Amino acid sequence: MLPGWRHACLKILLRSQPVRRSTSRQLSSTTICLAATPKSLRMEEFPCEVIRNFSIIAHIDHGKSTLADRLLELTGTIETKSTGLNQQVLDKLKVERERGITVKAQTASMIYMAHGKQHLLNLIDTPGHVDFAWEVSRSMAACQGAVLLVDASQGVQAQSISVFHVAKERGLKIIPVLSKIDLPASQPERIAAQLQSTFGIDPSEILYISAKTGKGVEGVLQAIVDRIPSPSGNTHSPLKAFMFDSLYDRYRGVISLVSIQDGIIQKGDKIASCYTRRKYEITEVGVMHPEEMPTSSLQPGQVGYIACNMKESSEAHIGDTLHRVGVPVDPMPGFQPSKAMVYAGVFPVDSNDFIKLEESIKRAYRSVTVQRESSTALGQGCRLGFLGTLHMDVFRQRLEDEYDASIIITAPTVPYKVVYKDRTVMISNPTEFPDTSDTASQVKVVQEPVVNASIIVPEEYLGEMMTLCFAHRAENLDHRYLDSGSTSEASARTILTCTLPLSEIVTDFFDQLKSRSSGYASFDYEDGGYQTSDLSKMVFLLNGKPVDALALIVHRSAQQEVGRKWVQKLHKVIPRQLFEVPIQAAVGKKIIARETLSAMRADVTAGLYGGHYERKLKHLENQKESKRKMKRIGSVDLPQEAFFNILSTKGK
Ligand SMILES: Nc1nc2c(ncn2[C@@H]2O[C@H](COP(=O)(O)OP(=O)(O)OP(=O)(O)O)[C@@H](O)[C@H]2O)c(=O)[nH]1
Repeated sequence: MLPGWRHACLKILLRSQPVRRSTSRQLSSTTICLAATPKSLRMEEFPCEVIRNFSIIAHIDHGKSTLADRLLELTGTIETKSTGLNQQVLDKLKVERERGITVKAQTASMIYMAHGKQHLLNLIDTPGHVDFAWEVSRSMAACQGAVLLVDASQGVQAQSISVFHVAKERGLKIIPVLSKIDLPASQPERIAAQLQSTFGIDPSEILYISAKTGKGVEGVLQAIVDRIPSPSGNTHSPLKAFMFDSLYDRYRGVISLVSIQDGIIQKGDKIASCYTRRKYEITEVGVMHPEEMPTSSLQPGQVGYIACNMKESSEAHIGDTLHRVGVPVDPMPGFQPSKAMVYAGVFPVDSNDFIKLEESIKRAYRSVTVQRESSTALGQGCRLGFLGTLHMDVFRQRLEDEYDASIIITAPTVPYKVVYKDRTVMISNPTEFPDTSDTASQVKVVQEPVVNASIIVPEEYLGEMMTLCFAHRAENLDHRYLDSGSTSEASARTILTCTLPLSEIVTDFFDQLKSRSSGYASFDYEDGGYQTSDLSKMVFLLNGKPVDALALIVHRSAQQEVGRKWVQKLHKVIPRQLFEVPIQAAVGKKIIARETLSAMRADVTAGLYGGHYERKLKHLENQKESKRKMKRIGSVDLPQEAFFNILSTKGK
């Protein structure tokens, strides 16, 4: 569940931004001037006609957060000096700042004077990474328009296309904006032509800006007011509020972000959830400015927060509709809950830390799904579900930053569907995967999740990308040209589409994509459902005994390679024992690969000085015999560091 990002991020909230009290600037446009930002807002002064709810959508790093900061500054919502250039107010999480990516969408309301009227502009910032596509689509549900930002030096990228389509499907008015025009490498005309050929955008609608220098940014505010339709809603209709996000506050419980469709909501109101049917009393309403600013009410078309006595994040269902108690309304078309796509086990290095680890994961990281897991090798741990690999990496980094005990996160796996004669079982832990070669197992087929992937890359890397995709079991490969690459410096760019098993992209696919395209490729994917696949469980045997924590699910075509690679890896990390240890990879009863760890040989004749040769021989014979016995009964001592080396995703 996603609300957790917010929950923990409250701890790391940026310092509160002083509100600019009176700002008035002379702008080049005669019809527009900036409004003073008041101490508090009288929400009834903002009927639907003066409200604009919008998102900024773009490929990762194309400058959304920087533009958002400039908009907040220009409208006097935050002070220019206090943020400084390039400091991103809406990227609140520490990891977001460190990695320069937006993980959690944030909302901010701005006041802007246009055509002689104060307008209320509600910006909903969206994450740019493919893992968080669900958040993008959810944020858009509260908007009537979107600013489609495309970097004028890089052009249309994979996520520019996917977010454009989500916005189009939702019927949002799109304002095309080319950013970073200050960069010497920018090619605004060429990229404008690309927008026209890729999206059918009229070039006369495109705005050209530099969020860094501020050039053209006022034009974006003006276009938001002029082009995005205002929301609709009726003050006198029964209350209908759409919950599009939630965050957790240690003192007040769950804070829900809502867009008011109809009616008015204020402190003291008794509301109910269409989804859970639970009832609550509103204790506070307000707008994000960008910090919470209490208001007396929220009116139709407005976007803001409500605090009620909601205790647990699990009570807040994104996509839920809230209504007044006793006055039910038809719920808005809801959302599918976010789906975990990647699973991994998390174990404390010191098994005494388990309870502490589990508690801190459950309390602070609600965006991951958590189940208990125990392993004979690693002890008690948790099996966690993530939205994708970036989500998993961000989680790992946060857990390491905020939780001081050492942990190990195992290699990621995806959820498989095992179809038996009479039932279907979802499996996200390889140890639970049945032996498909055993006819008694009654397994009919195994299915794995696949994604519809698209890669945008300059023409010269197309061959390399195709090789990469084929090596990852791609099917339905196709490509077409995005533009003609008319200028001498820029080659034509192509879009490559294919179906890929999700399991193939959760490991090192991104890294390879970047390195094999010298960083030029951009990648995006969407859920492609499930597909029948020839998969089996591979187990590793040490001295004939299986090691549960090392089980893997492998496609038949990769069995030999994976088996060999892993036994070699194990051979390197397992310390030698007093007896010889066979290390084997097996699928069903068949041994796929084998290495032998030779025995450590103690010199049993060392203490014998002189004496008869036969005496030495007898000692050696005795040693051989005791090793044979030891091997029969001996279990291999596998130190935890060996597991760390093998299982750690970093080491993959
Ligand atoms: N030269 C130049 N750099 C810019 C401009 N806008 C943003 N940048 C830089 O581009 C980088 C990415 O900008 P962000 O605003 O973080 O991009 P984003 O789209 O919010 O990225 P995500 O949050 O990861 O999706 C930063 O280093 C910015 O300083 C611009 O107009 N000109």
